[in-house]
Amino acid sequence: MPEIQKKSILDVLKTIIPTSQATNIVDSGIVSAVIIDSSQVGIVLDFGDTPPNDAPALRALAEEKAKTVPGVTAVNVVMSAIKKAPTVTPATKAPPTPTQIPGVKHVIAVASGKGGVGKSTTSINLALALQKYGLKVGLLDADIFGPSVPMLTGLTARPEIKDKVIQPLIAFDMKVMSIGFLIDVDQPVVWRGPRVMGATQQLLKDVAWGPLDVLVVDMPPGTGDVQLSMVQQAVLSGAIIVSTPQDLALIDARKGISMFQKVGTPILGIIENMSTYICPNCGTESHIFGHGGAQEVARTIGCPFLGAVPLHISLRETGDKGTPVTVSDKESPISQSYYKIAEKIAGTLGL
Ligand SMILES: Nc1ncnc2c1ncn2[C@@H]1O[C@H](COP(=O)(O)OP(=O)(O)OP(=O)(O)O)[C@@H](O)[C@H]1O
Repeated sequence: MPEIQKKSILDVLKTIIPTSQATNIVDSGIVSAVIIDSSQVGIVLDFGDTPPNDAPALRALAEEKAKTVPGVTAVNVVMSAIKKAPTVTPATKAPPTPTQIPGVKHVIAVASGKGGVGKSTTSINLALALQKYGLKVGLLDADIFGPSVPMLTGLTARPEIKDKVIQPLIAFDMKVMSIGFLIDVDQPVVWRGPRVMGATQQLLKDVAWGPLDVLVVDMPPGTGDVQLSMVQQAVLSGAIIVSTPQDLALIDARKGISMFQKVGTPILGIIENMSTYICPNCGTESHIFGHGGAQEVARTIGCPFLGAVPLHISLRETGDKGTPVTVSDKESPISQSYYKIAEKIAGTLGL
């Protein structure tokens, strides 16, 4: 089998030019990493703070092109995007007073400093893993700038409103709510200030959530005012930080942790996502994005390390199809890694 050269991969990727740009995805810096492991190729596309509309098409094209290089047997393309939330001008100077959500015992926020690290994938699988232990769980997609839960659940229906209360949709026997069920997901959300606050408040407080043991909140990426005000609206039992092993993501993860610490929210722990690459063909493990960085951050700041989730194509495929891995392949090692993390969280919450 011919040895695959990084240059050969970059050459085919150079033929891809986004519709919004004159430069190809390599020269414009969108291709932020190419990792070759024997005949497997991993590609990271970083779209910066404004992912173009054709980002998913570019990912598919990158996968297609890389597969044409002789010797390549599998390609995994991961998109990473830092979606900077707009700066918020608070409606009032005083921060909102956190309140309990009626009928909900625990609210936990799943956050990341950097976008695209797998926060939504982690949120849904974690919620489903908690449900496996017999808990009543809900999932709130609070990422109002890029809601993922409609795709991750395959749901497109509009929620009903009864007596001015929004009825959550049901996916996999779990209550789910997302701004994506209320607006057209293809249209970018350009809300500012008070409107953002209003939307997040509505998703937390005007939805018939109860009775629930745990409400898992998939937070918007980043550590700006929007995120801060969100965590100030509801009483949180704790926050979980998701990070990939790369240094850049870990630096942002630290920012996320300090944001929660600032408002006194306990850090339930850190999860390292895309930790070990498991070859879909032979099952061989390799650490293409590094390994153990999140564990080290957890050790240095003295918070629990909850576990690692491997980089595996099935996580992306099942997510894209609306059948998360903890539903479609309950006994797989990847699902097991979520169950172990869920067990630790349930233990910490005393459930
Ligand atoms: N462990 C993994 N292995 C392979 N692919 C993964 C893994 N985790 C997430 N992905 C894929 O990476 C992409 C980004 O994941 P996801 O949408 O969960 O991230 P996010 O942090 O919520 O992103 P955003 O900042 O856009 O909200 C998705 O295509 C997802 O399927």
